[in-house]
Formats: sequence, C-alpha cells, structure tokens
Amino acid sequence: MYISAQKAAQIDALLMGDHYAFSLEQLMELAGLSVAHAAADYIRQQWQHAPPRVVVACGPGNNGGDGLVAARHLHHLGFHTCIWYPSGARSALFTALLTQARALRIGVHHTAEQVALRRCDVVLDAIFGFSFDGAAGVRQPYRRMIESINDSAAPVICVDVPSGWHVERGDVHEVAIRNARALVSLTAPKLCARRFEQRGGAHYVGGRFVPPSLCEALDFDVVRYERERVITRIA
Ligand SMILES: NC(=O)C1=CN([C@@H]2O[C@H](COP(=O)(O)OP(=O)(O)OC[C@H]3O[C@@H](n4cnc5c(N)ncnc54)[C@H](O)[C@@H]3O)[C@@H](O)[C@H]2O)[C@@H](O)CC1
Ligand SMILES: [K+]
Repeated sequence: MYISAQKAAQIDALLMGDHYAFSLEQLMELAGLSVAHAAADYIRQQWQHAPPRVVVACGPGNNGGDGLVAARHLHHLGFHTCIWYPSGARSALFTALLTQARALRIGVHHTAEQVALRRCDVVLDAIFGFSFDGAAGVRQPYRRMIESINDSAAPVICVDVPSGWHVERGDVHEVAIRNARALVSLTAPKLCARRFEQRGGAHYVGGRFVPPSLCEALDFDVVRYERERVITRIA
C-alpha cells in the first residue's frame, strides 16, 4: 500500500513512457484537480462558516506545478486563494499555469512579506514531493519558506509529502513542515504517510486515472474511489 520514493519515480516514468503515453501536462492537471477537491473537502469540514484564505506555497519542481493547478481549481470551487512561488516559471508549462492563474486574478507572490501569512490562513504545501533530497538540508529560499509557514502556526494541507519530510522515514529533518493537518497522496501513499497517519492527520488519496495494469506491474494497490469522486479519504 505505501510506496518508496524509488517506486514513485518508476510509476511516474511508466505513466509517461511509450506504453501509457500520458503527458506531464495531463498528469499535473489530474493531480492538481484531486488536490483541490481534497483540500476543499477538508476545509469545508473544518471551517463551516468562514472559509479561510488558501495560500498555495509552491516549490521549484512538479509538486509546485500541482500547487499551481490546484490554486486555479480551488478558485473555481469558490475559495479565496493566492500563490506563493519564489522560483518563477522554469518552462512553458509553468508559464502557462501562472498565466491561467493571473487571468483569474489569483495573486502570485514571491516573498513571505508579500504573502503576509496569518494564523487564520490555510497553507497548501506544494513545496517538495517525492524527489526531495534532505541529506544536505533544505536550500534557500525554501528553508525560509518552510520556517515562515511554521512560525505562522497556520494549518497545513500537504501535497503528496509534507515538505522537508524524508519521503520514507517521515519527520526526521530539522527543517520541515510541522503543522501538517491533512495530506493528499497522489497515485499511492509514500512510506512517510504512515507516520503522518500515526499523528492523527486526515489522509486523502487522489489519482483516479492510474491504469490497474500499472498497479499490477509495479505491485502496488489499486485505490478504490466512490461514485464519481476523484479523491478518497483513507484516514
Ligand atoms: N506520479 C504522479 O502521479 C504525479 C506526480 N506529480 C508530482 O510531482 C512530484 C514530484 O516532482 P519532481 O520530481 O519534479 O520533484 P519535487 O517537486 O518533489 O522536487 C524537486 C525539486 O526540488 C528541489 N530540491 C530537492 N531537494 C531539495 C533541497 N534539499 N533543498 C532545496 N531544493 C530541493 C530540486 O532541485 C527540484 O527542483 C510528486 O510528488 C507529485 O506532487 C504530478 O505533477 C504528476 C503526476
Ligand atoms: K509537499
């Protein structure tokens, strides 16, 4: 059920390989849509009267791209969102995602000062996913980003892996997201999700597009989804 970082990378490579032929754009859109639906479900359960502002904190890789997509879908679902994206676009895909967000008047900010994070906000943590390498610590500006999220004491919904956590061993590094309340695992939960569940957090899985033959080939469980839902809550 819970997979290693290496298996997560293998799944990604197979999905985009000759046999399944998904594009990165497709996978990111499906991932970001699932993240938005899981975040909306969690927020609506926790804040019934005054939905908070959702600050989407995006890192430099594809986890950050999932965040950019999720910000757009959250906006369409009726949430007030803004994007915190220190790195800036690194490819045509990311430039397009930022253009789409700006066209909806979603604010895109580069620094903690511009975002002015408050305790009453919710942070969607899309800083690092399964390719995070914490052996030498977290490099700037992401170290500062994680520290200011922790300092704000705002509740955090994490995309795929709580940022700064070891993908398999969990919360073992000095600089890491501390106030993780919900986790949205994409395709299949990574091993660190076990630690997250032990702390009583809400755990969703998204990725209702994975071919069962791929699960069989790489020996991981097919996730069951109810009715037309694109997410399922497993803890
Ligand atoms: N298999 C799937 O279902 C899909 C996965 N996607 C997402 O893609 C993510 C993986 O994306 P990537 O492989 O691009 O990697 P990540 O987004 O996990 O992070 C890689 C980036 O972080 C930087 N980085 C790594 N360690 C660092 C450190 N210690 N300090 C500072 N920077 C550091 C790297 O230089 C690189 O720019 C997944 O977690 C998931 O969110 C989706 O976008 C597509 C579908
Ligand atoms: K993350």
